[in-house]
Amino acid sequence: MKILSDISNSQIKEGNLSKEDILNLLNTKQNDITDLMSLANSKRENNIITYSKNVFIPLTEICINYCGYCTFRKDPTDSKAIILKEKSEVISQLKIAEKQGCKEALLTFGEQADEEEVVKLALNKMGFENMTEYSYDICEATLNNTNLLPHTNAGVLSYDEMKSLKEVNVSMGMMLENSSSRLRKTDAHKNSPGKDPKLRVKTIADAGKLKIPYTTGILVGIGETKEEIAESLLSIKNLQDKYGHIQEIIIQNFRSKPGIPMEYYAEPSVLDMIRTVSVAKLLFEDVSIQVPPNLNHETNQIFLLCGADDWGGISPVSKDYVNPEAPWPEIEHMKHLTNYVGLDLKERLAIYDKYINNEYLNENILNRTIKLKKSIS
Ligand SMILES: O=c1nc2n(C[C@H](O)[C@H](O)[C@H](O)CO)c3cc(O)ccc3cc-2c(=O)[nH]1
Ligand SMILES: C[C@H]1O[C@@H](n2cnc3c(N)ncnc32)[C@H](O)[C@@H]1O
Ligand code: MET
Ligand code: SF4
Repeated sequence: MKILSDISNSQIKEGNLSKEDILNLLNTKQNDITDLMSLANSKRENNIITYSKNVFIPLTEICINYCGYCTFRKDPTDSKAIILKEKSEVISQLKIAEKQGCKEALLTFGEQADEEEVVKLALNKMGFENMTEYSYDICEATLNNTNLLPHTNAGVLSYDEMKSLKEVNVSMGMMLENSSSRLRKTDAHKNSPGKDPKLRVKTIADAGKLKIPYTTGILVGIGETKEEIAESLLSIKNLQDKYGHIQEIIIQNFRSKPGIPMEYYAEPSVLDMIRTVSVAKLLFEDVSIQVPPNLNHETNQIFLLCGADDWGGISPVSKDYVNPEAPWPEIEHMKHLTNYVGLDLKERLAIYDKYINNEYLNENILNRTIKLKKSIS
């Protein structure tokens, strides 16, 4: 194949691809696609596909952004909105999750929710100044009351906020979504100041400086060009080369939902997803490539054939609040799908093995993580 053979083996081995190389690969056509897939798949280090057994805790559904693809965010006037989930409720959900074998408490919520009066009041009533103080308290309570390990995905945070949350999280994350500031003028991000790529790159870089094991990724199909996908992957690569804290990259496909501003946007085709997953695998060394199984019910297995090696969080006890219409497959079913392509399914923690050390974790969390790790291996 012409395009692939132009790229040398050592370039692929080192993930040393230029923007032009990536763009060519993202435009791969016809039979060359199977070559691209095989090449990406041949970079697989082993036959293991991982997942994390988690419980999804949306601390608040209030958010200052209005992303054109989002149904998670609720208006403060919505009587069904979670303004602030109470600590006692969180703990009881965590205990149920623990009984079901969950090891990760995934705290995902709206950005800068404390700028909204109702949230601010609810926080003050409980004795907290802001969402970060409350998140800290919830993570600490998670560690004190269960053996679950917190992973917070709260969008853009400051250096000091992350410095504080690092004490009580094994890992954190935030999708870059895309590095293009052009999207700030489009349906996807025109009402979302928090989706300014500069702020997001800074958040990911700060996490790197703080040595926080980190999850990021791109949202495919939000009106971006292939060139912007190439630039986004390179911008994550840049951060990884500098700090080395990125444990996994999520290649997430946009799913259309009734009522969102982007309802009539086309979802990415399976071929575009295949090309993007393949390129991500070729570009990165020792970083997991995650494709969420609940967003690709019919097409999951194909991503295992082009280098994906992680299914992400799968929950036996909670829904995916971001994509509530997309139930997670049963873990048994995921095992079957994985085995069927000749690979093995294995549970992992919210922190990948190479970060389980005192460079990334304080002594308390490190000891607990090591203990929990023993229980799954
Ligand atoms: O169920 C979900 N889990 C999401 N997760 C959870 C993720 O799959 C796991 O928590 C991590 O793999 C850590 O184990 C995210 C975590 C991040 O740090 C950043 C973004 C996401 C996005 C989602 C998501 O859309 N749905
Ligand atoms: C938690 C992450 O979920 C993703 N997200 C938000 N809305 C959608 C959607 N309609 N389809 C797929 N992913 C979505 C964003 O990338 C966000 O950062
Ligand atoms: N609001 C955050 C973000 O978009 C967390 C995930 S979406 C609920 O990054
Ligand atoms: S995707 Fe996250 S930042 Fe965007 S509106 Fe939804 S909750 Fe807010």
